[in-house]
Amino acid sequence: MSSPTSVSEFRPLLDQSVGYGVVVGVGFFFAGIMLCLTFLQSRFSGISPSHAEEFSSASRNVKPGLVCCGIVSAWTWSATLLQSSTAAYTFGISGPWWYGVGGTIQVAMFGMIAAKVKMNANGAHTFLEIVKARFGTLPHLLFTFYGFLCILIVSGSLLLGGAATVNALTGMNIDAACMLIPVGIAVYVIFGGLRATFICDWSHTIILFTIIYIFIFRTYGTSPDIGSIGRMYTLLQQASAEVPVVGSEGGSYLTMKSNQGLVFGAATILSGFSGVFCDQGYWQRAIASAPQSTTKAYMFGGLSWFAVPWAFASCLGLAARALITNPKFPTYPNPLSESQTSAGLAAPAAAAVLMGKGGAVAMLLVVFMAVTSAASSELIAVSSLFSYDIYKTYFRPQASGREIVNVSHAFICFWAVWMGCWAVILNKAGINLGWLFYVQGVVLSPAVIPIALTVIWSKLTGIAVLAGSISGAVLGMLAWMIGCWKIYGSINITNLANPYSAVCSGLAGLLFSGIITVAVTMMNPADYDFSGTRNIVMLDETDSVMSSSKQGSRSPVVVDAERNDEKDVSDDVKRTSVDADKSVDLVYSDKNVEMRKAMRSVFKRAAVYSSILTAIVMIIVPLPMFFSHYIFSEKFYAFWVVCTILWAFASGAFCIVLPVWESRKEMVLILKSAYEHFFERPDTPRSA
Ligand SMILES: NC(N)=O
Repeated sequence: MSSPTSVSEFRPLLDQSVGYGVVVGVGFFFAGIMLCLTFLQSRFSGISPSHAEEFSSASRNVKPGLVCCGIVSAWTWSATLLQSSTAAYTFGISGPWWYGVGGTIQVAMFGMIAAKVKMNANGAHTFLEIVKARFGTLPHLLFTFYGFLCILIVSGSLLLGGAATVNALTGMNIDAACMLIPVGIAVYVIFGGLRATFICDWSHTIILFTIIYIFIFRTYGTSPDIGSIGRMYTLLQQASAEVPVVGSEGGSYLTMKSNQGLVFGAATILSGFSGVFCDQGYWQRAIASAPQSTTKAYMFGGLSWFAVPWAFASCLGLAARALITNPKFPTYPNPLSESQTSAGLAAPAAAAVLMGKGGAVAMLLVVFMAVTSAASSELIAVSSLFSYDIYKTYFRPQASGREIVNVSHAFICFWAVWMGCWAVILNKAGINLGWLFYVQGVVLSPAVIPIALTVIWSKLTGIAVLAGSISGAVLGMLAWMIGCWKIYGSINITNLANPYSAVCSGLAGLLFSGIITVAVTMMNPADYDFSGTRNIVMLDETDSVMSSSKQGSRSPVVVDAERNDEKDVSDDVKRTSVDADKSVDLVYSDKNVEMRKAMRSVFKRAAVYSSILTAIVMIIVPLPMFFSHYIFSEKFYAFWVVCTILWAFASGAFCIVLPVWESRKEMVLILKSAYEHFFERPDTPRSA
């Protein structure tokens, strides 16, 4: 790796006003669109986010295409674009691959959890409710801590990545960007609830993939600075000769035999497990899905998301490395400094060289979209944790659905301000995107296995969950400090977030927590039948959109259109009482038992598919290339790039087209009702 002696400032290509325009203007533009859509939906479909179930769970009937799109969008953080490009810039083609692996397999595996959630806790709003129902207060408090910690880390990482990019490209003040970015997001999340974040995810995904395609075409097609796959290959060979990669075969950027790449892969996989399993956002999407399609959505979501870091960083991250000696490079004649690299500025630098101001604007937009959709998911997630797991659980057990929605709104406002302040604090402390990326796996991995087993394993005990998580955390911390000291010579802020330190800790935390949880359980196993978790009640059944008693007041057109979906959900759990503070008798219909049987086979399918996917992307493709020390020939590099492009096109088409196709009836009906309402005179006879 290069060790530059002199550092140049990253020259902003755009005016500060563009930065403010994007952060405030685009933020509020999207907020406005979401408000209109939410109004149309509430007015003409009867689905209103003022109902607690709709606000936090989208009435549990979201279709797989939209859930898949939501997963891609929520899992596309600023780090997905920036950190993956940093990896490509630093150690070559293995970086984007390992970044993709480190996010895809967890999402696919979460499909198993999603099936179990539908089977064993279909009334839950948060994963913490499941923990509370099964193990009581102490484990609930412990995982509440982990749940908030995860969202805190993700919020900081999103804003730091976004703000650093806006600052580099426009010169906008980083603190101002940190504080302003969440404002517009909070507005539409408050008004639209979880369903608005799904709709927003879809529109953001269109922009995300469109901009990825633009960068791909420019880089490999029309750019005078690169313009073809062959030219990129030549530039990367030159870069390998001038600034060889430490630990790579022949110092090359064009090989999977990269020790740094492999360790980065391990750190990313660990970080990815904690980022998915401890984040309420993913549980919330599992809860929001229609039961039969939840696992499908996670499988397709994982596969589609893989294209984002792989294609984007293979293009822009490597382009940044290829273009370092180009006079248009923003830090020319120097490469990016270590702190600029760690802040994720490789991709913005490449965009600036390849497309000038247009590239800078495109980069700004794509990062802003990533931050917005992921942050909206985090806001709705954190508000659910607060309202259901703190407010309702410990302060107001009899809180009504309306009250829960109000508390959620207030907490979203609070968190939007707090996440801005938190990012400013981190920035002032010298902590950046790269640091948070590595430390995420360190602090959260001890919770991953105990949380996953809570919905899967009937023998698990509360004491095992506590023992596993706490001792895993202690051993993980010890491994972090010892590993950092032994490998890097001293313990300091920088060394603690170096990849080897992060892997020592993340691996120790994950494995020890798992081993101890299983061992303690086996000493005195439980035989839990999940009746407690199945009895978790939905709120506001009386005014829920799923309540059959209320359907008469809803727009008949959408009730018709949704009838098929509601079959899955409303037959699922029928309650004899709606009062949340009383015990609730559940009447399990035959259909319910059948549904659980079906979900059992869905779980098994998810286990098989995710294992096959993991074997392919983690072992079968990369490891033979690693162990054979293969350096890509020009032909093989061209094949590799074409694969990234095809995968990106397939994912984009899937995420953009499928949600529209599967909701076509509802959209036509809402538009028809809106047309009749606004443009037909009151005495005009309504069509049947
Ligand atoms: N979402 C991630 N890991 O980029």
